[in-house]
Amino acid sequence: MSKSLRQFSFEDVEKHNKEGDLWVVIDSKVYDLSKFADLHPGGPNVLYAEGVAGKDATDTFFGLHRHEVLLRPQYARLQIGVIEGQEEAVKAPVPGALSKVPYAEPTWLSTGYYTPYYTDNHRTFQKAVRQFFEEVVRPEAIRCEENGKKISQEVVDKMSDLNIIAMRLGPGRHLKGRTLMGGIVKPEEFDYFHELILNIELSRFGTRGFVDGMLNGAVIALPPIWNYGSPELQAKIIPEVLSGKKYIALAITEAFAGSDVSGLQTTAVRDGDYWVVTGTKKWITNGTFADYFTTACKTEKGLTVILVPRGEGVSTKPIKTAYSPTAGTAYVIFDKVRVPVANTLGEVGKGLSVILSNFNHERWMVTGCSVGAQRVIVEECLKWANQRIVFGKPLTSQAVIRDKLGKMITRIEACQNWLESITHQMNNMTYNEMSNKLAGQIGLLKQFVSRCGRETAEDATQVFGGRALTVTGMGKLIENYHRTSGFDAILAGAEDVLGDLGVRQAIKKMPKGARL
Ligand code: HEM
Repeated sequence: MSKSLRQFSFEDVEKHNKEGDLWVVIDSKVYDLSKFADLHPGGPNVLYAEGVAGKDATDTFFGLHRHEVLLRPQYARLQIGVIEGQEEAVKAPVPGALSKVPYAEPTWLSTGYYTPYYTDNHRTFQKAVRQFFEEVVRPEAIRCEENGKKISQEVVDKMSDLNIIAMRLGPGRHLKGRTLMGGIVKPEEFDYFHELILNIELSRFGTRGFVDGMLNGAVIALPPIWNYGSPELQAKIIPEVLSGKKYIALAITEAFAGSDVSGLQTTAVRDGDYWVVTGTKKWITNGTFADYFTTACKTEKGLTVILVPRGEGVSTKPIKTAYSPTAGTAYVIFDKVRVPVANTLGEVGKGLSVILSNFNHERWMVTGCSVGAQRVIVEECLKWANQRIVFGKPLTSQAVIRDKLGKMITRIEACQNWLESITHQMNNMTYNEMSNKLAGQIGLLKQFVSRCGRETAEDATQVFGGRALTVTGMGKLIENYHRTSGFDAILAGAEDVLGDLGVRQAIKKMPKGARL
């Protein structure tokens, strides 16, 4: 390490400016690139250019690379010293730290601003969650997003040690007796703002497929079991899933029917103490690795939800989507699967209410994830527009770019503020009140957030140009977001259908005597 602390002057560096003897300065650090030049992914020639070889190439470097390049161990060791009297301006990110870039954090986390919703406990919780996600989950997210594999058991185990899977299902009796986030929040104090923090924090890595791969299946498929399953079924399935030992998926959608749930074709026919389930399901998140499927079936008496364990007659095939296979998106085939009648969730023929019972929570969860991802894009654009030099000036000197930034900021602030307002309502309402008063609002919110997300993805792509089209490099988060932001407009209910739901609910509630 003492080697890296050697002090040089610019005159010292300047002498090393040719092939075989090449030094450059980046952000006060001196790098010896003599041997690396031929291995440089951008080619050797660019490094021998005037203004680079033997010079301070800081601005040039940051116009072409993310800072993280310098932090990778194989490149960090190219540093041989520092320029005397200078200090680095770009610091390595500290896991858990808040960004100082304006609008990179929600108002409640920005220095000098106030909040009516969040307490000190939420702050402590947020800090611990971000630190854990950045230290433990981010490396896994990046690995899985690339190789398409499912989240490793090791990371799942670490998440369940902190009871993250349980907390992602929201406040409720399933948290009773659990130590949440190492004891930071008591189960009875855990509220929807804690859950919102989790949803926002887990979607900050620019790895959209992994967000769903992070056991989103449990968030949507387990509630029907604790709300409608028999005590025996609950006692077996809930601990297995919340401890991350077994995986579960919600199997409603088919190629035949999506938002029109009544058109489903998977059937369940009674045979003594068993259902015989036959049919197919499509786009089933976590389906490729799920052990259980909370499945909507047509029966003689109408729609019925049945928990189908993976076993004889159940097969799953991965579906290629625009996001990573790490989400486990599956085509599921049920071929005369025999399932005990005891696995019925709710009453036979009342499946629609079982399905609908969790929709509000799922849609609210998707908006939180979308807001988390969208805000990171705003930060990326602000940083890039500030550091990118065009025509000798920063990109921010262009009015058209400032206009795009203004619109992005407006959208993310509007999304977050409406989301927090609804979250506050959820914290103060009973389940029935929420169903009655918030279904329409959440539908409209989700439509608004996902539309904003796509507009921001488009604007960000224009700001980053060609860099937004490559999976690696400076615009990699923009590329991922642009490719996947449309998912938020479809998952948990298509955006147009949800917007319409919101309006229909409002019309239903119009006072009889309302006249101009
Ligand atoms: C410590 C010094 C450097 C290291 C470790 C390094 C490393 C890399 C890496 C890993 C890439 C692949 C793209 C990425 O991951 O972002 C890259 C691309 C590139 N580098 Fe460097 N680089 C260094 C210095 C420089 C300098 C001083 C220049 C000055 C011109 C330069 C010019 C380029 C160019 C033009 C590309 C291609 C960019 C693109 O495809 O968008 N590099 N470099």
